[in-house]
Amino acid sequence: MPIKVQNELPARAVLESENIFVMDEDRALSQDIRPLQILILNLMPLKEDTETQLLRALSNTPLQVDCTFLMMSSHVSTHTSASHLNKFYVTFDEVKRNKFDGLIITGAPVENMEFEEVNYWEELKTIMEWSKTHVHSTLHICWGAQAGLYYHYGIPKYMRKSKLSGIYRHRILDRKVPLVRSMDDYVMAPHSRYTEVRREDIEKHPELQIVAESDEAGVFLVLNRDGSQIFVQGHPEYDRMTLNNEYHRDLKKGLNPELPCNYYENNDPFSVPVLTWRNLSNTLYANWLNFYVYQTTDYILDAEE
Ligand SMILES: CC(=O)SCCNC(=O)CCNC(=O)[C@H](O)C(C)(C)COP(=O)(O)OP(=O)(O)OC[C@H]1O[C@@H](n2cnc3c(N)ncnc32)[C@H](O)[C@@H]1OP(=O)(O)O
Ligand SMILES: N[C@@H](CCO)C(=O)O
Repeated sequence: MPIKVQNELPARAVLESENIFVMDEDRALSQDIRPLQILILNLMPLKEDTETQLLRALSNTPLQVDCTFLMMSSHVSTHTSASHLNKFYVTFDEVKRNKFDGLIITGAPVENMEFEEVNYWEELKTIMEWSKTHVHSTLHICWGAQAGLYYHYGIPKYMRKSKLSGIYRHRILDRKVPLVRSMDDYVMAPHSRYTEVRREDIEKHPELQIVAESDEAGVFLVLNRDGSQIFVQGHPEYDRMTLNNEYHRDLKKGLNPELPCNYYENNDPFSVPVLTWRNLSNTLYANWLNFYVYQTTDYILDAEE
């Protein structure tokens, strides 16, 4: 959150040069405050787990965040009950005339298909197009990030030789960018995927900037120049046990999965995994909400007639 200080206080210049967010008196006096409207397009099959994970990540600021869950009307969920969806979710038709401060598009276990084979691809394209005029900043997670980079920029995804699974170390490439403000030089984050997007394809788009990457896991955080689109290749929101559940699920299926990297103490898959990424997750979501949503969104969100 911003620190408010007198305009002439010498510490202000020092903090600003360190990229700490300082708000001057004039801005503090004129800033209007209201709850943020965040729409969450939940494409994950275990929707209730993802709801908890995302709400946890969004709850770590003093801001009021009003969350609406969105589902696809072109897809019938088999792992989440219709009664849950009917009670807690809306369809795009119900919200398309509204504007939102933020939109989150989650991951989905459809990365081994072509985008066009995903049964809700046309509806997702409509939502991604709509987001350009109705959402102040959209944060895309994992497959959602691959889908967004493909739809908006034509950037392809590639199959990896083997599944990437574990907690990987990433370098922050430009600490002046508000998305990574106050993070350490290296941050740990979970990945769990068979596919990747590549630096060389992203670099063909000068409007995109990579702000964190990893030797093993590749590109991690990408955003466009005005911060209206943020792409997170990984799952900072995952719980302590999520990778464990995926690993044991695949083991039971006879898929012979590799142990998630840097995850279990002494690589013992029956130990309780060590949580090493919660701090990164909290900082990432707090930075998104603060710098890309709250500080820059309009006070009045006009709905269409
Ligand atoms: C790259 C990333 O974004 S990673 C994020 C994905 N991670 C996860 O989903 C982790 C949790 N998921 C899981 O553990 C497993 O997917 C399970 C246990 C829920 C289901 O596994 P299975 O029964 O083997 O897979 P199944 O064939 O039923 O498909 C699972 C999901 O894939 C998606 N899916 C599969 N085929 C399609 C398709 N043609 N079009 C759209 N979605 C599809 C659906 O979301 C489906 O779940 P849903 O019907 O409840 O929405
Ligand atoms: N995170 C996913 C990868 C599949 O897209 C899983 O292991 O379920």
